Parts: sequence; structure tokens; C-alpha cells
Amino acid sequence: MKTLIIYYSYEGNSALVAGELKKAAGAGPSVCDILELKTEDDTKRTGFAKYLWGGKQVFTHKSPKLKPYTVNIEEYDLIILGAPVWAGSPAPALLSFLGETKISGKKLALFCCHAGGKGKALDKLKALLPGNTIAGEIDFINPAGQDRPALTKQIEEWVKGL
Ligand SMILES: Cc1cc2nc3c(=O)[nH]c(=O)nc-3n(C[C@H](O)[C@H](O)[C@H](O)COP(=O)(O)O)c2cc1C
Repeated sequence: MKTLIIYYSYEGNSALVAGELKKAAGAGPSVCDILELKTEDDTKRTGFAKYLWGGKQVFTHKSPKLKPYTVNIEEYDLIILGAPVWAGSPAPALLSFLGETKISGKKLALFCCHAGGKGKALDKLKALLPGNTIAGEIDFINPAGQDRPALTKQIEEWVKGL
């Protein structure tokens, strides 16, 4: 089984989940690669400016330019896609990736991180991935602030079911 995790994280929560997923999906003989999406503009904003800047991207459908990456989707049996929720949608950086890289006929699993209001983020993500099989979806409430062993266990269980 060869798995690829593709994720974007602005504040580390989705990165934490991706790291735990890699440990779980890469256990034993399985192989798990990881692709972190990074935006050209990697300025760290805080407070109200952060929500204004991020929310504007969502509402104007302006997906940011990504830093160069290489990926060969066809190599993988399972692709896990994840991002934080921004204004009820997947963070635009993940949408930039999906606009550039066609994923079709694959087995996928989706995750998102949020602060308690995931809205329809995972449904919106699924709508962008027609022609694939969605094997699982899961969401986490700011996991960086939660009990780590419980998170690890939850992720191991989820990965087993994919
Ligand atoms: C621009 C912006 C918009 C956000 N919108 C939402 C939202 O609609 N609902 C929610 O529950 N959390 C929202 N959040 C909080 C993040 O989804 C949450 O903290 C998540 O765990 C961050 O993941 P990350 O650390 O991987 O970036 C927003 C955060 C930002 C920066």
C-alpha cells in the first residue's frame, strides 16, 4: 500500500495531523509520502488581519500561488488530502493545488482542522473531486491543543479503516 498525504497548514494543526497520519499510514511494509503545500506569500498574519486576509481569499475565490512542488499522483493507492477550514471552506491553498493537479479515479480520504465550525468544508472539497472514491473523512478541532495520545489513537483507527 502506497499512500500520499497532501496538506496545507497555516498554524500547525493540519501539519500535526499530517505527521500522525504519516506515522500510521507508513507503518510496517506500507509506504507513506507527504507533500506540504506552501504558498509563495508565506507572511504570518495574526489577529483580525489574519481572518480578513484569509476570508477575503475565500469569498473572492482567489486561490494563492503555490511554491513549486513535484508529485506523481498515479504512483499512489491512497491519497489523503487535508487543510484547515477557512470561512467554512477548505483553505484556498488546497484549492490552488486541485486547480493545478487533476485527481481522478483514485481512492481518497479527506481531513480538515477547524475551531469548532467546520461548516460544509468537507462537502465542498468532495464536490471538487468527482470521479474518485472517498474512503473516509474526518475532522479535528484545533488538534494541537488536544491530548496527543488520544489524537494518535484516533488517527491510527481511522487509517486502519481506509
Ligand atoms: C482565515 C481563517 C479563517 C478561519 N475560518 C474558520 C471557520 O470558518 N470555522 C472554524 O471552525 N475555524 C476557522 N478558522 C480556524 C482554523 O480552521 C483552525 O484554527 C485550524 O485548526 C487551523 O489549522 P492550521 O493550524 O493547520 O492552519 C479559521 C482560521 C483562519 C486563519
